[in-house]
Amino acid sequence: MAIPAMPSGEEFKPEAAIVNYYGPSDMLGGHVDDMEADWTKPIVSISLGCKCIFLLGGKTRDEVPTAMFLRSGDIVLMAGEARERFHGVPRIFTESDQQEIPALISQLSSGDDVFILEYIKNSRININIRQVY
Ligand SMILES: O=C(O)CCC(=O)C(=O)O
Ligand SMILES: [Fe+2]
Repeated sequence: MAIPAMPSGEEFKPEAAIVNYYGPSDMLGGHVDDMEADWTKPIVSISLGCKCIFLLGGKTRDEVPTAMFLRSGDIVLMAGEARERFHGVPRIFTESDQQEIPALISQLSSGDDVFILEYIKNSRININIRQVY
């Protein structure tokens, strides 16, 4: 059975969105998002553009993380215990890695979309939405 994203009867207030841009050699080191007042509220995290590796670790840096791919359109819900776990993005896969680009080309092939396509072939954008207070 799926575990609820937050205590029942409570409301999620989406108060802030962080936009992370990753170029070909960018990464995000392991961290826990600890600035929010109420960790029972989830973080909703949207991936666009190039595929990346996402590492989800434990509550200390000593635990070996689980590696997963995040692709364009994927949404990660960091909720419950996951809010306390270290996570990070060690690398993205760009056009030169020959990964996932055909899927992006088929979605972005008309008119001005070509400019977006040229940009996104070498970029990953992550938008994560969170309740701060
Ligand atoms: O880029 C991602 O998928 C993760 C971003 C993240 O963990 C953060 O902004 O706190
Ligand atoms: Fe994070």
